[in-house]
Amino acid sequence: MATRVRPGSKRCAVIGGSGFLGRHLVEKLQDRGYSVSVFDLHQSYQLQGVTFHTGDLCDRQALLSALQGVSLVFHCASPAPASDDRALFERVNIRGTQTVIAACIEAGVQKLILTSSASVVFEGTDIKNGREDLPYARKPIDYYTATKIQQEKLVLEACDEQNGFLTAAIRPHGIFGPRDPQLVPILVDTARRGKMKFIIGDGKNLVDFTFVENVVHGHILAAECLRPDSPTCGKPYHITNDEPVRFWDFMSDVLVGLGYSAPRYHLPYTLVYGLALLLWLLTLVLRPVMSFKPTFTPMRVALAGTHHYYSCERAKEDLGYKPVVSLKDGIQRTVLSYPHLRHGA
Ligand SMILES: NC(=O)C1=CN([C@@H]2O[C@H](COP(=O)(O)OP(=O)(O)OC[C@H]3O[C@@H](n4cnc5c(N)ncnc54)[C@H](O)[C@@H]3O)[C@@H](O)[C@H]2O)C=CC1
Ligand SMILES: CC(C)CCC[C@@H](C)[C@H]1CC[C@H]2C3=C(CC[C@]12C)[C@@]1(C)CCC(=O)C[C@@H]1CC3
Repeated sequence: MATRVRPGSKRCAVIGGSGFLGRHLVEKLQDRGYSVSVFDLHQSYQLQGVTFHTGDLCDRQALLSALQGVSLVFHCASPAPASDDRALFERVNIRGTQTVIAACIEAGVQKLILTSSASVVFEGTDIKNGREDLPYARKPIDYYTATKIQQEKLVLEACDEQNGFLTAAIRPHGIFGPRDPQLVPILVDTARRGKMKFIIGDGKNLVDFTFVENVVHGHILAAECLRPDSPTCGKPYHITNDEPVRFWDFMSDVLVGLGYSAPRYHLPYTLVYGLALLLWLLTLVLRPVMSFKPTFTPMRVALAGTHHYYSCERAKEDLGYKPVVSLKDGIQRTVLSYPHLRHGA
């Protein structure tokens, strides 16, 4: 039964609030005077004033009790792309998101902001300054991305101005920053195993990497600009650092900052992509008898060897978005936050 939540209430919930982005979002929301609840599979930290609800977002009853009195929901939960588990992605990102939408409507939530991904339009070939009107990828690079596409469509189509349920989606790309469990740890692990010596392709491909605080800033602006009749209703927004950088320069800056050598030797893109594809097919065939996770998956090779950077014009125009931390400062703050990943540590 929908309990009408007071308009203008600053009670919000972050689904996936124990994760990397979610926790940064929770901290910033609290700084800005919101009263915050977290809903996640587990509680990974404690923060005074923040209420934690542990549960699976596919469980409508568990969600409903966490959403009582909440007017604004951020949905930034997803299985990690590296889990490579099709059934899990479909259960959580598609059916779970349907459950989130239904629970929000039932609980009287007024606004839902989804963390989508800029990769929903990426098919493994160059994208230069891509805008939000690019079509969704017909051949997404992996199951994770295929389900992020379905998830974004569900949330944007649920926007219903007449009944007072407003939605929007943020599409970040290559999020990095303190506590990131993915980009820097995978990079360092690859370097420690002596595999970060090679540049895939000519090394000139431009990519967006986005400091986590800029992603958080984009989410909060979208939530605050989302009102009936605003252009934000039912729209996706690219949020990046707005400073496309050579993929391999970014990797080198992080590696060198942590005391490792930068990659130097070039390998042809098609050769590495072909090998990664073969290896991936081999993992599928061998899955019943043994399991191993290759470092150079076709998805990572495609991301490392093509141009893919996105325009933030729509976010600038509709939300007044401007990155709050530059790429240079973001890299410096990130490197300093990982003393345990330094070379020799
Ligand atoms: N990290 C990146 O570079 C990018 C991430 N994204 C999106 O941003 C969002 C956040 O990603 P990260 O913070 O990097 O991931 P993360 O893995 O650090 O956080 C995800 C959180 O979701 C929770 N979760 C997963 N399944 C759940 C379930 N069934 N019920 C409740 N909670 C569940 C996890 O426990 C975790 O705390 C995700 O939606 C991801 O698709 C989009 C673009 C780039
Ligand atoms: C081994 C090296 C060739 C690459 C190491 C770095 C990669 C782990 C990361 C470089 C680009 C990142 C990225 C994502 C995950 C981590 C990287 C592959 C995402 C797939 C995360 C989820 C998304 O929605 C899109 C991201 C694109 C960039």
